[in-house]
Amino acid sequence: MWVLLRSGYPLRILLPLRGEWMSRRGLPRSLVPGPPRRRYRKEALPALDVPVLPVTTTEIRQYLRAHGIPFQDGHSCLRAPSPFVGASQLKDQTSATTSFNLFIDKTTGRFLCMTSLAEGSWEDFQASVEGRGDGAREGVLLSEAPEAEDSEEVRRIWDRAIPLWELPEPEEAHLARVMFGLTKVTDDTLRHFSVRYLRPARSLVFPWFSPGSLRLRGLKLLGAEGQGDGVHYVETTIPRPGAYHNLFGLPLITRRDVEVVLTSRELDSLALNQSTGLPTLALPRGTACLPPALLPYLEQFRRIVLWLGDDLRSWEAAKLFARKLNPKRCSLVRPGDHQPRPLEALNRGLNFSRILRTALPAWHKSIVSFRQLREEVLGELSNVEQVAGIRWGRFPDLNRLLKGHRKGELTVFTGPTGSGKTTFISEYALDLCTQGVNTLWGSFEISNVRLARVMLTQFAVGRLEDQLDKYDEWADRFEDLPLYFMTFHGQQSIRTVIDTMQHAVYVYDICHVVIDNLQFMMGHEQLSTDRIAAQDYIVGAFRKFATDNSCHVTLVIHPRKEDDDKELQTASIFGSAKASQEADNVLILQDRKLVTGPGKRYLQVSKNRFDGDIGVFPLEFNKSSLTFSIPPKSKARLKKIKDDNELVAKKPSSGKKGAVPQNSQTSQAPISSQADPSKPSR
Ligand SMILES: Nc1ncnc2c1ncn2[C@@H]1O[C@H](COP(=O)(O)OP(=O)(O)OP(=O)(O)O)[C@@H](O)[C@H]1O
Repeated sequence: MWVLLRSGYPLRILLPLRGEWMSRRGLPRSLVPGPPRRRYRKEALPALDVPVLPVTTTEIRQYLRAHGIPFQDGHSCLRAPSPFVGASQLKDQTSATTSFNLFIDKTTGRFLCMTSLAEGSWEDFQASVEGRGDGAREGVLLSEAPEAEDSEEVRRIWDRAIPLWELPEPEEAHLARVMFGLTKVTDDTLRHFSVRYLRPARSLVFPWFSPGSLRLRGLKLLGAEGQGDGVHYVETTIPRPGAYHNLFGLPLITRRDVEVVLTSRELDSLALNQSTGLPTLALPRGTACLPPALLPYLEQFRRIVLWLGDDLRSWEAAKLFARKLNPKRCSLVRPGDHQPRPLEALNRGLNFSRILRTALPAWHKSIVSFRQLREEVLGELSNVEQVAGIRWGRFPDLNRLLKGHRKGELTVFTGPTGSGKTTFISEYALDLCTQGVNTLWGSFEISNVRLARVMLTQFAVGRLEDQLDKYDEWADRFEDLPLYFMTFHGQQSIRTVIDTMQHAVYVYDICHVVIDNLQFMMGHEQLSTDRIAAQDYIVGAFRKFATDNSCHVTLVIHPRKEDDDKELQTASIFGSAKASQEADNVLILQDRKLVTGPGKRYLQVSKNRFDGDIGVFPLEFNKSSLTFSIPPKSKARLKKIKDDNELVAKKPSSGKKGAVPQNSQTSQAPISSQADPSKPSR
């Protein structure tokens, strides 16, 4: 287990939940396409008290030079001769493949030897070079085969699946093609990519072959369900998504290929390759993430075109992935009416060469003219819904006010001590995470185990204590969420926290960071002026991080000490006005138990930079599920604040008067008047 902890990043810092808390499945499996990877392992190090500093490319270069190791500068990796290749492997290989076959990630220092498949952290590499530890130079390679039950299942499914053209009933074959939009994809293309069909599950089966050996390593099943007029696709992978790292199409890439088109779906790769003959690869988890472990496999390409899909999310993902791949070699196909995803382009008979020719270079100069921005602005104007961000499933009132959760914003959240801030923010973040928002938690006050317990209870919407037999079922589903935790506890320096966040963005494509709470980065300054200056600095650092990384940061800040019977307002946030000025959104958990009895809370949106709508809505706490989502029958209503002295009650669907008492404080808050949005939230 320690290998996972050490190799990802300095121990204690980043820890996927599955590693820390529920390792029912044991060691994580291979992280890259190809044969089972081996982790370079030596004696486990004791936990470090001081986190190791992240390494920079300059330091890696200096180290290699100092130790006389030749290297080549690649796009996202440095390439060096591998110390992990045994004499026999050297003999078997040509010199071209064995020299410089060690790929060192320029951002993290992690290495992968393409010949022996040894991999490890930058510290592992240094230990090996310096001959430290238990015979480190020879390298003990830990072979990591897929779990036996997975291998068996993969084999069983694969053997039962048949090529589409071998289906006995022509009608069934036709229906399958229609369901998957494959009417124009030829048998030759399906054969070329070894795609099969599993009749009992009515699913396409995409294989994951190890490059070279063509050993079956895993599978992706794609099912199609009719939904109204459209079709809803359901993906299942073996192994589970966190360990499924198949760059679909990799065995078809040759050493001579210098260009590739990356797609987010296997079906798109089929369409693209058929129409253009170009090498193409599909990302294992679509637009959700680009794991750095895949980067060595993309090093050979001088040009990469990212054609990920037809919505704003795909466009944002393409821009983020290009940063990792090195924007200088990347071009992006911008979604648009005449540039849908490749499968649709094939079905509509569009000109692929034209679309690829007009792909935009990802490399941006520091200064741009409106001419370069006009298409982007048009994209935003014609996709208003998508620009508003991801909508909460559990908090429709929050959607009505904030419209959604957007990348690159800073949300400041406050509320009285013990009012349920952590509990609420946990559900608010979980809601987004279940919709595919890759989330990193920094819980400095309560332990990750306790936090995860709260979250799991909210996820299951009920007490798990009473249904322990269901624990594994829920835990398995929870484990598949893109959720990560920093392992910090207590006071931390802001530098270390930001470095960790930066690392997480690179490695896990994090787009939402929750920090609970800011007071844990303030050090031990005694004087109130020092504390305020420290807080301003920290808020500024988070603001910059959110903008630079296109990542949403939700920051919990304690309020100033105020009278218990007074409600909080924006100015009640601890420190100077900097926090509320820098924030895009300010949320306040109002605790009005004195008025309404225990358990009653209100959420107030007191700043909304996106469109200015502010207001307050009730939250009903459910003690068994630890959730705040409003029960459907609640009569309480959202109140929009129209102007400084007035609360505008939004009509509930029942048409009855709401139960929210007049909020004396909200009327004092500095608020702007906004029209009521006519659009209902989903
Ligand atoms: N509306 C509520 N009514 C009653 N109990 C609640 C409510 N909300 C949360 N709780 C419970 O109160 C306790 C404290 O909640 P939580 O830790 O979320 O508060 P907090 O505001 O984050 O605290 P702190 O100010 O210490 O950071 C938890 O046990 C939680 O289950």
